[in-house]
Amino acid sequence: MQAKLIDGKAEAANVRAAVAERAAAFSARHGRKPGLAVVLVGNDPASEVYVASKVRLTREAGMESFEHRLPADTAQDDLLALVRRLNADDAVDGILVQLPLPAPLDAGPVILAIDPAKDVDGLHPENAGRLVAGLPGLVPCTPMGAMHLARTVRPRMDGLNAVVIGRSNLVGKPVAQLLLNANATVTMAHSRTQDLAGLCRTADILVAAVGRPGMVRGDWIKPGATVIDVGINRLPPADGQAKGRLVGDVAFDEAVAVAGAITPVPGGVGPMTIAFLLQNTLTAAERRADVMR
Ligand SMILES: Nc1nc(=O)c2c([nH]1)NC[C@@H]1CN(c3ccc(C(=O)N[C@@H](CCC(=O)O)C(=O)O)cc3)C=[N+]21
Repeated sequence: MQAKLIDGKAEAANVRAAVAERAAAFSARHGRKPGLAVVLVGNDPASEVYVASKVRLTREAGMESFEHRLPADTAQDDLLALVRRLNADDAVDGILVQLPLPAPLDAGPVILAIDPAKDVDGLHPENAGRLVAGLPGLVPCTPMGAMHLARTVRPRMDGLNAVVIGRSNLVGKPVAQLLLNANATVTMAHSRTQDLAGLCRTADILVAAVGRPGMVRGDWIKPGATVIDVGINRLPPADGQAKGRLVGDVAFDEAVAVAGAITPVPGGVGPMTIAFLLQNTLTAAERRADVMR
């Protein structure tokens, strides 16, 4: 058997097209485009690449992009002051501070300083709490993308066993919450879990979000399962190569022979993250406009 490949690039393009339509309607109605501010501190090359593609795709979706680049030695207070200015700027609907921040900057206070109504990463505790409580809020982009891809093959998740490996605030916890909201029976696994392989073999839906290249082996997968690989790991460059290969948390070549459907890396969850960042920006813009009316 060969698993169906879930095409994150194509799905992301669909989501972005829907966002572009709603963005045009927003602009016609409110006389301004939805706006996303991206803050990049320092010059980590991987972050530069992500930010560049966020800026390009934001504009392609008919939204305003505001880029703020700060030197790596920026003081914590100066970063907080920028966040407060963006909070107060009515042209800015969404604020994304690219993570990780260079040492010794502390992301915690920065996330707390972002107006929850503009927190398009969904990382502010108010939004995390809203997700758990079933209240409207902003949901982290990668979990939404992972869920969207899972739904393309499992539109109904009622009673399915879902196992999430990884318990980060950014991915593991919110993705588990979304699966629970979809009536799956959810188990969260992590580095202390006993018999992780055996647990994974119970999963109809397996979400890997640990950041360890190829950790999930083929024999951990229940035949026919839906495998969502959230890991984006860059391997060390092979001889003569400038960049290493991107691989997921799942040993793809093994898994593809067992799973029913699987997301590739690259071309899986990664592109969805940016598509839902744009969707969150639009949602934030629409809600803020409603409140201001
Ligand atoms: N505040 C914040 N929010 C984030 O959402 C955030 C962040 N900080 N810091 C870094 C991570 C990483 N991230 C990715 C987004 C898209 C791809 C993506 O599109 N990847 C392509 C491949 C890109 C390539 O070839 O390098 C793919 O998987 O097909 C990957 C990774 C968002 N992040």
